Amino acid sequence: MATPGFAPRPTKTSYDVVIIGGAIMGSSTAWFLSDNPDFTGSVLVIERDPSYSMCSTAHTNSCIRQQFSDPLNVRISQFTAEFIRALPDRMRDSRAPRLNVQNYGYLYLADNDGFAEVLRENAVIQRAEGAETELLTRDEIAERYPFYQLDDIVLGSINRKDEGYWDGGTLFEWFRRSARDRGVEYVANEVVGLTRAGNRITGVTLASGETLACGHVVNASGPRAARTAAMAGIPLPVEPRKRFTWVFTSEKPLDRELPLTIDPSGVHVRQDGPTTYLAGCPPQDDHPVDPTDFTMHHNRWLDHAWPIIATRIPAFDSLRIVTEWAGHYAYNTLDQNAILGPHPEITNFLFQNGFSGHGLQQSPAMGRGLAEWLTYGAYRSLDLTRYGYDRIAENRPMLEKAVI
Ligand SMILES: NCCCC(=O)O
Repeated sequence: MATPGFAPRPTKTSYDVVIIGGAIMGSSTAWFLSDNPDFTGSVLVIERDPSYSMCSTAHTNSCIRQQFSDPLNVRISQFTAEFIRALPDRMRDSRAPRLNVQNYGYLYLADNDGFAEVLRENAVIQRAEGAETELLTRDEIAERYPFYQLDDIVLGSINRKDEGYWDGGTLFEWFRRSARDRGVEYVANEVVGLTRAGNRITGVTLASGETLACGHVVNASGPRAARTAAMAGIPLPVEPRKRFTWVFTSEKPLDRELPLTIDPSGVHVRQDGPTTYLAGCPPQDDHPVDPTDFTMHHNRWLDHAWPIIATRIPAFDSLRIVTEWAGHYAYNTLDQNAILGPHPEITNFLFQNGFSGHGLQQSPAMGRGLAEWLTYGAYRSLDLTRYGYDRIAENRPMLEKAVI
């Protein structure tokens, strides 16, 4: 399916919906709007970086899990798994591939009774939603995965149903291509100003000089979301936070698939290819960074991540880095959960922000939800009201205990 590049300028001066940010979140909302026969409006997506080299979507670890502490987050990931399996039907296009989850599971390791209790509580919540979470003693982990060193571990938690790796990049391609095929307009431009008249956003000003009239504006600006919100005079506690990823091969590949293992240190490592593995962790000082700063901290691998991984999995004492990168979380400093839906007063300004590292796996449900709200003025499939901005304004966290 060949699609042309993005034009720099929009074809019209007024749109029903203007989406600021054309990575996976903005593209999901655009696609679900384009897929709904009840929505008959015009949609413009404005993407400042059509190469997508700087967006969070391009730096993802592309994982999906049901091991969350909030039942709504569990249900959202379940929808993603259903959606990607049925992608050709959903896209109504036989060229779209079925995307299965590579179900090696996430294995959370607890090295103290407090965290073990959190895992037990989370397992109850997840199972109530249909997840197949299993709690494993140290001996049970050792029996299934003899390659771990587990002296300090008191409990593990794993789920192998719709949990592991999935191909988020392909879903992104299809959201974008299919939305464009159905008439959504994408432009390579940047929003530099929003005009507010009372409790409405009335204009969107582009770097190229035009000001467009708009019915609704969706902030899907990823790690730059606070800058976009500030143009409307809205404070938003979302900041770019760096996250490192390393892909490596081992001299001694494991004899079975490695789950996405969350070490108690916070370092995670998983199977990537047949004999390659992927690890990740935050910087030593986890603070906001400039959205153009993608520099690696090489000592973080040598002095931190690798020693931890090689202690947990002794076979990884001899390995070779294949590639590495730094990406950005759109980090919600209040509660590391999504901020979604209309601003309580400026109701034509919608948030799709703050996903804090689990956005890719939430993109289908979040796009569907916003498209429903834009079409009907309410969520229909899954009530996403709890992600609303009210809790931000009231400083009332929606705590998700399982953030990686
Ligand atoms: N960003 C890597 C972790 C993905 C997750 O939160 O499941």
